[in-house]
Amino acid sequence: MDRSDVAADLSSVLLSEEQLQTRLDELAAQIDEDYRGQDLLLVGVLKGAVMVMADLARRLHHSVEMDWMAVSSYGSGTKSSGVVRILKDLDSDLTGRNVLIVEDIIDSGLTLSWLKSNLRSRGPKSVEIATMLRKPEAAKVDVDVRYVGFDIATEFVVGYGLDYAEKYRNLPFVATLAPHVYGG
Ligand SMILES: O=P(O)(O)OC[C@H]1O[C@H](OP(=O)(O)OP(=O)(O)O)[C@H](O)[C@@H]1O
Ligand code: HPA
Ligand SMILES: [Mg+2]
Repeated sequence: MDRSDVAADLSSVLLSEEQLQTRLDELAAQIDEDYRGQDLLLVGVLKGAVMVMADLARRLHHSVEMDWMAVSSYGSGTKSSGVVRILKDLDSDLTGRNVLIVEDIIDSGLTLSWLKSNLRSRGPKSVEIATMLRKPEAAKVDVDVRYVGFDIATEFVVGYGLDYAEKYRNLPFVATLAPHVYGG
């Protein structure tokens, strides 16, 4: 697939590369300030958070550690059923650590709600969340999120780590898909 094929699959660009990167500068500055002089462990949620983790982490002046988890909604069909399985667990012991979960998107909130309480049970000093995108009107549960890049409308988006059938994660911007991609 070359780039022109991808362009034909997209409906519109919701957030440009520049908008995303500018917002990350602001979030990184805030995180540096909030955790000044403190230990910080970034936990990225595979696979969607790869882009935001890489871009956010390299903007921090803080000395951080980075670890990764892979989780999946249990069962087939609808995702984010709220029943989550750990596919890859952390390598780190969280006891006494300041943990910042890094995510690409909070949609229903079920994944992060589960993950936050799972990590909290491991004896950390603190657990907070940073997400690039959030869909406030799609929330099925309230999740306390400390750092949000952008609140967006309830529509399916791709790019900057977000996929549709595993594609489009590598786009440097966030876009909506053309109806023909869904088979429409
Ligand atoms: O708020 P929710 O409704 O729970 O949805 C958000 C989660 O869904 C996506 O991950 P997905 O499980 O699709 O895996 P991926 O990161 O590998 O794409 C996204 O990256 C979040 O982790
Ligand atoms: O809008 C979305 N796009 C891609 N993956 C997602 N996972 C939850 N919401 C989304
Ligand atoms: Mg994910």
